Amino acid sequence: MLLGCVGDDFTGSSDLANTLAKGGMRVTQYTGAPDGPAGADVEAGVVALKSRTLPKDAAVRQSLHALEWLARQGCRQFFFKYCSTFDSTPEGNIGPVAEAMAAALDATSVIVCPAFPAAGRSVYQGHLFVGDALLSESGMRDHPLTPMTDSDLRRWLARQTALGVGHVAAPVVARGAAAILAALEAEDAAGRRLIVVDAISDADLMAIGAAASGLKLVTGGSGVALGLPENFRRAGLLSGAGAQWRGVAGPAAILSGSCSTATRGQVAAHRGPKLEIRAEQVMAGEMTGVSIAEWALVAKGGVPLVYSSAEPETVHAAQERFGREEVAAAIERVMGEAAVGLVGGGVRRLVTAGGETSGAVVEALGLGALRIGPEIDPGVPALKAEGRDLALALKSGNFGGADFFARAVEALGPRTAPAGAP
Ligand SMILES: Nc1ncnc2c1ncn2[C@@H]1O[C@H](COP(=O)(O)OP(=O)(O)OP(=O)(O)O)[C@@H](O)[C@H]1O
Ligand SMILES: O=C(O)[C@@H](O)C(=O)CO
Repeated sequence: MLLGCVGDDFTGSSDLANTLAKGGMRVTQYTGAPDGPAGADVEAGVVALKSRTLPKDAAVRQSLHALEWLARQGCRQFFFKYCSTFDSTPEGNIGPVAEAMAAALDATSVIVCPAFPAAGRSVYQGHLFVGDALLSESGMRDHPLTPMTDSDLRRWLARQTALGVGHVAAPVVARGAAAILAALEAEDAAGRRLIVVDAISDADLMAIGAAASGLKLVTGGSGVALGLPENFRRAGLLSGAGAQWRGVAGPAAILSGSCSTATRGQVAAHRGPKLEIRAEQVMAGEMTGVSIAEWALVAKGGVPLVYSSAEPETVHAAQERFGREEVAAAIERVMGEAAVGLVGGGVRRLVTAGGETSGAVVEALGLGALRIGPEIDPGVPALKAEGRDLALALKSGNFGGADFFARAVEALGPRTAPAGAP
């Protein structure tokens, strides 16, 4: 393994895995650090954690455990993947985890770059934009768990870490890899180890990737990984053999616990049977994983969609009444149980929306390694669970076009196996 990645959620991990696979690396995504060694053909390993909203000590502990496993697989470089909208609270977990990983690796000049222009996220003057809006004026200000109320990444990160926070500005990035590396080293030498780097285009990200070729640790969204496969290719380290991927035939279902703007649009656009699960019903035990799976397994007229996705006012009201963590955990548990019921009932193609939701589902299903397949929409690949007859798409909250669900279901495989198929 050449590149070892730790992702702070499951959809984000598959977003990164997708970028690396498109860059020509053989990539596997793991649910937490495995007990045994990785397959010999894996060139990039992404250990997916559900650590984005954990208490920071637990997030650091899990991330270091994953890092140790990746180091044992022989990785030469390491990547900490967080959200392109920098999802975190003033306490963490991006700063504390980046700081701990840098210390463990003795890494200097640590890039901090959530930019993902293909999904509308850019970093300019140290500020994060979503489309043409500042992060704090985008839908992210209403996120159920990590409301983002400050767009200045330097200021937000400085609240989370004792390390100095630096900045490499757009004009330097435009001058290319050598200028970027020199600026990173100058920032580190001045005591600013975590360095926010501006990026507004894929060309910027490619240059930053080239500058990072000798750095031990890179942190960011999937965008800043765009240029990394090329470094390994140039060094003659990639096999060049694309990974084999095959979908799975069988019934499909969709579970959506994301309340992000894009997901709510996709829920509205879905043509097929829909079941809304409301927070009060879950908290009262009236809606359970079993009852949801029973509904979906007999639903007629298309692919069933189960969703708790709701408008910010509805989410706030539920949080006031039941507590933010409590209601989130209860909905995630029900989604996980529903997934177990659905797969037990024959579902073979499963689409989930939301990082926390996807983590709950993948953990409840006990899935180990996921093979990366073709891209469905920017940042969302088709996945196949190794050793299981199950294909998945784990969609980040704000990713995907309005008709994402229909196209995802199709990308995972056919409703029935073609005649003569094994
Ligand atoms: N109706 C609701 N009321 C309160 N909380 C909800 C409701 N529906 C979902 N949630 C919780 O909100 C959280 C949504 O986070 P999740 O990571 O799944 O989606 P997201 O943040 O949109 O996706 P991503 O992290 O990929 O951007 C989950 O913990 C979920 O359980
Ligand atoms: O970077 C992103 O936006 C996504 O991969 C993600 O992490 C959302 O959970």
